Amino acid sequence: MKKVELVFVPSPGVGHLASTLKAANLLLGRHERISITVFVIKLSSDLKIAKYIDSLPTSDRIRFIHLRPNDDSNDSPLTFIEKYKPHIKEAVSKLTANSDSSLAGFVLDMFCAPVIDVANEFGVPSYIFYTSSAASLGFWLYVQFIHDEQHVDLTQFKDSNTELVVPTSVNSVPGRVFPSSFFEKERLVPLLAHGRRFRESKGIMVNSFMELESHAFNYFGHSESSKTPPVYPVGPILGLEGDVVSDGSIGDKEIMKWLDDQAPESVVFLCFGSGGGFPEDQVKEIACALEHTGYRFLWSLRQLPPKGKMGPPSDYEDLAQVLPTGFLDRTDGIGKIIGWAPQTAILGHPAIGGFVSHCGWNSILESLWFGVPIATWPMYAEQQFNAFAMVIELGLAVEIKMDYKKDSEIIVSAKDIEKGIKCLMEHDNEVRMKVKEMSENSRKALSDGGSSSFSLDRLIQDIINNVI
Ligand SMILES: O=c1ccn([C@@H]2O[C@H](COP(=O)(O)OP(=O)(O)O[C@H]3O[C@H](CO)[C@@H](O)[C@H](O)[C@H]3O)[C@@H](O)[C@H]2O)c(=O)[nH]1
Repeated sequence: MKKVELVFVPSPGVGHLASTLKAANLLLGRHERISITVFVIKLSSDLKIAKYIDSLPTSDRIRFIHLRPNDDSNDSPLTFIEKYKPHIKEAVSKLTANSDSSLAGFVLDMFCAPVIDVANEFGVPSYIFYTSSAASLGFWLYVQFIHDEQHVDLTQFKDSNTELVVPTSVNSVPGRVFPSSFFEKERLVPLLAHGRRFRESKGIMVNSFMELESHAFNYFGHSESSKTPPVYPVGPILGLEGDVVSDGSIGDKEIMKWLDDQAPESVVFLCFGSGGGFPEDQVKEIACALEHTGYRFLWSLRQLPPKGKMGPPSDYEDLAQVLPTGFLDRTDGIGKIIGWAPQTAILGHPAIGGFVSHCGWNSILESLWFGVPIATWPMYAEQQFNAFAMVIELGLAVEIKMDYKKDSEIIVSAKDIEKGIKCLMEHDNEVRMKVKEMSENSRKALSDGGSSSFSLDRLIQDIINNVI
């Protein structure tokens, strides 16, 4: 039987790249006729990811084509892909000319949706790989719909409690948890354009699962009302063995050894994703809160790039410069401050009792997988919306903040942080029980007979049918 070739185009950020590559491997593992070519884009601004990309193993069924790096310093994640389209087209032409397999389609990261144009030129369908929640996909599509069809002015929702009834959310969504990009003209235009492109795809794979987001998935299931292509829950897809871009270094081993010495569920873990960082005043408030709670803590504390500069946060050279005087001595043995964290290994350690998180979707899936409750502290992108979903819609998290925005001048007080952490670390509270239940569901979803497993088989059948 003829082989079936898929082209994958992930976005370069770790929150997108790792799960997309995992999704590729998942498809390979489920059907022996599929082989995959992945186009990888290495951003020179993120050395960790560049190293991770270099370490990706190829096989006769998955190979990586490195796209020529462009000057990425000022690129927006929403528009960067445009300039790669000609390279992708050229490479796919070569690929199809020299291959005995049939091109069955493109699988495009949500921010790479414009590559649908290239797939169209080859006459094959595109699928979107959506790396966040089904509810946020529903929100995005709905906002695009009311903007285009009903000419709704979105600025009325900016930083407000004005609520929007969104069919994929149970509760109406307050403006203050909308992704702020919806209020910035230069970002709104590509966001809306992406939403329109999603509708052109043959299917949308979502890194989530039915038991977690039944309301949103059920809505999508009634395609007449939602006018979207089929939406496939295929998650949770996690970079578990990866610790995705951690390197098993001595530092990582030391962290795990420190955790081994702590009592079960006694440590609060703080980590804010690939782009998280705080101004110094805020760092001090967090430190004071941690000291006051008396809980043991493991804190991934990273430094924002200097004002006006883009790029990922970096490790502090001298922590004492940024922390309150004497903090490191007073908390010696009680807490540990680290840079980039081996996050999944940490969340999987029995000593972790709670997770203060920026609510990136991968972090949410990882914490649910390990049954660790979250206290929400979103920063940017759709994280405020995710925090709202976790606290209000699903009852799976407690709130420190739901509407914090990274670039705002707002400082969250030590008192509020302390209150949130205490609530998070309470034993046997309702949220913790619900998280443990959801953990079991998340482990079942991709196992044999599980909801995502079933949905993945439907998707694969659809892909295979493309070449029959
Ligand atoms: O110190 C760290 C920080 C992060 N991670 C890992 O990096 C990934 C981070 O992903 P995520 O939690 O989703 O956060 P972001 O990197 O911020 O992800 C981007 O992509 C997500 C998926 O679309 C969105 O939900 C976010 O808003 C967006 O910022 C996770 O696997 C973490 O385990 C580490 O291992 N160590």
